[in-house]
Amino acid sequence: MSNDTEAPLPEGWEMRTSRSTGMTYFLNMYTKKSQWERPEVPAEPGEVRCSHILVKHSDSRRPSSWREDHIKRTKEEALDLIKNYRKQIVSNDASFTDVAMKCSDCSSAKRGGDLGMFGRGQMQQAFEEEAFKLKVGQLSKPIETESGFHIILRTV
Ligand SMILES: O=C(N[C@H](Cc1nc2ccccc2[nH]1)C(=O)O)c1cc2ccccc2s1
Repeated sequence: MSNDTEAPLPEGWEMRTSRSTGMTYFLNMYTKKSQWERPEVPAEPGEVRCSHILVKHSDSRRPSSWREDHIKRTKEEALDLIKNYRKQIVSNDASFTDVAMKCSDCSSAKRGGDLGMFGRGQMQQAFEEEAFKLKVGQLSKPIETESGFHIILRTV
């Protein structure tokens, strides 16, 4: 049992004292919601900012992009490509931004893959799940949505 006043709180929470009762409560600094129970896990941010690289394939929801009017590559080829892009980035042979600008099949390619800030409910489910799991600065493994295969970089 951790002592309420000593152990550090998980990220995103602050301890407060109720003006009316003097009781300790805990404030989620992102959602501004409070609770009596001491939080055990970091507070989830209301919004995150991510950049991504998307490789579409012939079965993508919209098999077209600024790079290619009619995308014919197979799902397997797309997965292979996104894995190779990830390897280049992780080994520092290429920057995320350069790969996004040259190779991403999303219109965000023009912005180095930046999607801006978004909250839950705005992006396709699988993308959202992965984005909200990432720590700031972390690069995801390849994930699949109806648009194709993505790698996601959380920036904020
Ligand atoms: O949905 C978009 N683009 C689609 C491809 C796509 N599908 C996605 C699914 C999840 C997250 C980003 C995604 N981008 C397209 O160009 O066919 C977006 C483009 C942009 C550009 C700037 C900011 C947000 C967005 S969302």
